[in-house]
This record gives sequence, structure tokens and C-alpha cells, in this order.
Amino acid sequence: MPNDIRVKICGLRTAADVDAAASAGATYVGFVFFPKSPRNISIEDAAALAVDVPLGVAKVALVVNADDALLDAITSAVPLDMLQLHGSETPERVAEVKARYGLPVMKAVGIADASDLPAIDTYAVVADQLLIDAKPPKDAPLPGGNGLAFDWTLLADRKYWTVPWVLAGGLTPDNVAEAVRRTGATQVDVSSGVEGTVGVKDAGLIQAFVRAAKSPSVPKL
Ligand SMILES: O=C(O)c1ccccc1N[C@@H]1O[C@H](COP(=O)(O)O)[C@@H](O)[C@H]1O
Repeated sequence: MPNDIRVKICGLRTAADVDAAASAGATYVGFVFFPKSPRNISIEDAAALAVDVPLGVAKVALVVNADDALLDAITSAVPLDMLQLHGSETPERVAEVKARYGLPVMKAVGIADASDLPAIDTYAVVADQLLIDAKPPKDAPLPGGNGLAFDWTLLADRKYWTVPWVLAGGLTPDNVAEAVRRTGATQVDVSSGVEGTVGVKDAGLIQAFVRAAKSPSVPKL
């Protein structure tokens, strides 16, 4: 029997992407509202895709340091289940977004080394979920979605936060089972690792990723 790992497939742009993620068994699908990203989607296109997301699959809007005007526009047009804040939003801004939109908020926290770990506790107080990702290097083109992993052993003894968390950053069908074993993650998120070319999802890779993540042979270390 497959395990109960929850998978988020991020950066969907077409109906075929949604179909591939949902039929593979994803729990969450993510739409990226960030013009610099190759996965950016217009509000209009996301609204059209969202209506075809099957019940039981949560629709997540990913934004980067979005102001209220952008969030107003997204949330009034797209039926959503969660907001993912993937920029340098402060804990105060996370609380403000939660209160203003009444949606659960997932805050991304970037990890490069042990000095980044206290931020996880800081955001755990205000966010509904945490997304623990690789911290982008200064010259990275994007604040996320760069296909970079971090040292998973940093999480080895620190996996019991007070809110649910998602492991992200450089995950692929080939390494996700190992990542789950190393970290004890019960939720994983992927974007570039299920793309054939940058910004274009591959249904076969999505299926392989979900299958590998949910593989029954993933005992925790
Ligand atoms: O995917 C993007 O283009 C993106 C842009 C800006 C911020 C975050 C983005 N993606 C998120 O980053 C993580 C890690 O991505 P990857 O799997 O390493 O490519 C991903 O899970 C998205 O939630």
C-alpha cells in the first residue's frame, strides 16, 4: 500500500498539467503569480484552470512579496485553498495576509545552513504551514523553483514543528524517496524536478515523482 505522503506539484500552467498532477495523486497544485518565473500564469488563466481541479485537490497560489492589490486581484478571481508566500515577507505580513484573506497561509523559509533554522520557529507561530526550501544563492534568478536542494541532514533532529511542513528544493523522482527518509517529511513539493524543459511540466515525470514519494519502501531513518 502506498504511504500517506502528501505531494504538491507547483507551477502548473495548462489543463494537461492539472490532469497529470491530479491523476497521479497530488494533494496540492500550485499556480505561480510571479512575472519573473518561467511558470508565471495570468490570473485569468489560473481562474480557468482552477475550476477543473478535482475536489479534494487543494489549489495554492504562490506569490513573492505581493502587495494587497495583487492579492485582492488573485483571490477575487481564482477559487483558492491556500496562499504560499515565497518572498521575504515578515511574520507581521504573514499574519496580515492571513487575516485579510481568510485563507490558510504557507510561508516558505529558505535554508542554506544551521543559522537559517531559527526562522522556521519564528514563522511557525504565524503561518498555517511551512515550506522548507533551499535558500537561493544571491545570483539565483528566482527566490525558488531553481532546482536546488539543501543539506537535508540539517532537519534530522528538527522535524517536530507546531505546524505542518512541506519539504521542497531540488526534489526529483530520483531523490524524493531519499529526501523523505532523511528528513521525516510527510509532505513534499516539486516544481523544476518534474519538467522536461524549464517551465514545461512533463506528465511522466509528475507520475514518477508522486509514485516515488508515495513508495511504500520509504521507512524513516
Ligand atoms: O517555481 C517557481 O518558478 C518559483 C518562483 C518563485 C518562487 C518560488 C517558486 N517555486 C517554488 O520553489 C520550490 C522549489 O522549486 P524546485 O522544485 O527546486 O524547482 C517549489 O516547490 C515551488 O513551491
